[in-house]
Amino acid sequence: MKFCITGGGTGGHLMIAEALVEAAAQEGHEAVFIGSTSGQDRKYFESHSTFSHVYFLETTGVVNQKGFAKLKALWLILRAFFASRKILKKHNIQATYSVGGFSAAPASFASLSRFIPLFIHEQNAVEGRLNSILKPFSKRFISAYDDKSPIKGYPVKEEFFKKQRVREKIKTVIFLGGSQGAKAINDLALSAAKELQKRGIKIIHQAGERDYERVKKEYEDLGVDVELYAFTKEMPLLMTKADLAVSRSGASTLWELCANALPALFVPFPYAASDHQYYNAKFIVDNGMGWCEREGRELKEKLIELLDEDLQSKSRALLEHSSTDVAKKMILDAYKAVNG
Ligand SMILES: CC(=O)N[C@H]1[C@@H](OP(=O)(O)OP(=O)(O)OC[C@H]2O[C@@H](n3ccc(=O)[nH]c3=O)[C@H](O)[C@@H]2O)O[C@H](CO)[C@@H](O)[C@@H]1O
Repeated sequence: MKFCITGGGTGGHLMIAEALVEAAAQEGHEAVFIGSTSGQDRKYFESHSTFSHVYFLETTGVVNQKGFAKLKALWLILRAFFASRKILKKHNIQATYSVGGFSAAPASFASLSRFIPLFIHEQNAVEGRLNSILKPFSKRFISAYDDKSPIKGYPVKEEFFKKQRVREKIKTVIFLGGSQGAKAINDLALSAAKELQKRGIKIIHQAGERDYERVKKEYEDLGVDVELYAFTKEMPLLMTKADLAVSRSGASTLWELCANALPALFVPFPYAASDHQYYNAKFIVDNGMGWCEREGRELKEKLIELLDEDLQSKSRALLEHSSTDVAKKMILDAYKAVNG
């Protein structure tokens, strides 16, 4: 079968596109990608990917634009809509999977205009603007936060499941700032470092490129040993070594922690669109799988308090909630929906 996978902008969206194309290829299907010249779409798929063809159309976000810029953004989307219609026809596409983000707009609308079934994956607990508009017209709307979603779980790389284990006692804490690093989490780690050292707890810390040198120097000044990274490619291994995480609640990181059964104290990025990082974390808290505290609260006190908490029940709840092969299930489901 021939799929079109569309959407992108940030790594969070593009990682889902990547998981889907790999699952499609494993099941013997072909997929083309339609993304945008803006955002990270090109960086991910232009030079190397499992897609048979990749297209980057000139589009920009519409939501935060005003006046002439908004008109221009709409005009670009309209142009890209017609270009997408041609691409869908040329490749004889039978189903389109949108992973959201503004770059999904042209191919999603083009699919609907050609009566090609549209499938949508939503990454966050708060629906993105485009996803909300398209939801009523979609064949499936997949969301890990929605009980009614026909497929449960989130497409997470296999390594995170392979290395999962139930946590009991805190011997190591990992601090995670998301792909960019987070100053609030770095400051929290530094403020708690001495106390953690006193209790014999090891620290792993991903500080982000921007703040790395400052954080490194402050640990040196404190005389605390730490396994420090700006950015790491060893996330599954590092998560496995840890017994508690302190983390931003971007969707990918949050579900990787879930797959790994590593309980976390989430400190959401306060400026995420519609505060979605808070609602992502709230889902975990409401299901008894972790903790969440807003930036600016007494974060250090909260963390110290957690060091004596029961990890096992949270870790087991995460384990029960995690589900494997989600991308494969999404592709199989789309195949069945189209072919009956
Ligand atoms: C600031 C913001 O709005 N971020 C959004 C963005 O997340 P963004 O893509 O920035 O963050 P995510 O947590 O979703 O993903 C980060 C990814 O980078 C990996 N990683 C990170 C650091 C590192 O050193 N090594 C490494 O491999 C993590 O394992 C994870 O897979 O899109 C997500 C999906 O729509 C949203 O949920 C996030 O809220």
